[in-house]
Amino acid sequence: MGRGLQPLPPDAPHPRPARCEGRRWQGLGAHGQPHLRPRRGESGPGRCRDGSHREGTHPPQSRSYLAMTADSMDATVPSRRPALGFIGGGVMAEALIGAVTGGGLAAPGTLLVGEVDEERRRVLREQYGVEVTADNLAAADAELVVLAVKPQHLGVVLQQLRGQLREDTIVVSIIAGARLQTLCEGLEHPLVVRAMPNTPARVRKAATFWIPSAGLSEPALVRVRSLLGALGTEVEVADEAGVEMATGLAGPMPAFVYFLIEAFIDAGVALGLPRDQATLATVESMRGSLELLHRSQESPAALRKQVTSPGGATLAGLKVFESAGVRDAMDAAVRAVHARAQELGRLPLAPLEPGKEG
Ligand SMILES: NC(=O)C1=CN([C@@H]2O[C@H](COP(=O)(O)OP(=O)(O)OC[C@H]3O[C@@H](n4cnc5c(N)ncnc54)[C@H](OP(=O)(O)O)[C@@H]3O)[C@@H](O)[C@H]2O)C=CC1
Ligand SMILES: O=C(O)[C@@H]1CCC=N1
Repeated sequence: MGRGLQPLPPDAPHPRPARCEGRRWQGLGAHGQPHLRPRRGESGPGRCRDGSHREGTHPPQSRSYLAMTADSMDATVPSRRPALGFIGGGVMAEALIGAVTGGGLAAPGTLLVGEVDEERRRVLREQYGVEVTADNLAAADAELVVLAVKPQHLGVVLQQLRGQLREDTIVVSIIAGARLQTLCEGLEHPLVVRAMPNTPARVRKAATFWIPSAGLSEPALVRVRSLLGALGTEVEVADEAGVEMATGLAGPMPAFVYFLIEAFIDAGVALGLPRDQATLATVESMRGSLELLHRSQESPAALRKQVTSPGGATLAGLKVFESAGVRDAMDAAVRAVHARAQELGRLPLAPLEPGKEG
């Protein structure tokens, strides 16, 4: 069996999971099997695509897939190839590492994190027990490699990794704005996924939108779904614009929500509530409202109307939002994130001078 992974029993019944639910880890690949680096060009590489033809449906978990997973995990020959590598060990990498290792889905020792900052390497090693390195090429030797540097550092990383990846390595980029074509061409590698998760991955409640390049085989897609499903809910979209739109909405949503929470707490304090009570009133009411929305079949608008008695108190507050143009401001904020992410995706890929990151 693989190193610390939890394969499904080969003959267990497997109801097809709902399309967007988090999935049980299915393993990242052939852990434990000896790996010889295939010569480039030995098997036909896929091609980068502009992202238009793959339908966003999950294939049924067929018997043949399960057999493939079980076979690959039953191998007993130890290997030093990491199952999962990270290029960049910051906020998002940490969220992914926590999600993957925290649920016991992958042994920390199967992860290798490439990170420039020595202090970050120390923190990740001590808190998660993962292997760390300053050598990105070592981390990029993993079966599945997550690119988790800021967009401003993508150029350096592409320079380092170009033409260096094993032929079967799957690359998952979570870098805002970085297009599949840029990644495939920059890495000279066809097996690339573009994904946009968010920080609730830390508690396995992320909403991740993703799209693969055309080069990925079905078994490779299964591995990607397993990884992204371990973060929370994952949605494979039909074209790359879907990931870009999700970058405007889902990516920043935690920041938008915390901004609202901060403002409502301050409003409660301004009314005269002690800060702890204002915090509780805001956070527990938000949590309860989301839970109600989640469990009921009713729309947000219907649930809002149930609170808003005609001529009552809530209406007075909502009128303030409408007259202040809050809806328009939210629309503009989402558009601004979307536009900025695309701008980041057009940054020159050469290393930038310090202070010129914009
Ligand atoms: N934060 C979020 O909510 C989300 C972020 N993203 C995307 O995820 C990516 C990472 O974001 P985030 O985790 O917030 O950023 P962080 O800055 O926290 O993490 C990036 C890490 O990579 C390190 N790093 C920089 N250059 C290199 C290099 N050449 N090799 C290895 N490591 C390097 C950085 O070190 P140093 O700090 O010393 O530069 C830093 O520790 C971004 O592209 C972002 O667009 C996607 C979804 C949500
Ligand atoms: O602010 C950023 O650039 C990233 C993208 C989505 C969330 N954070």
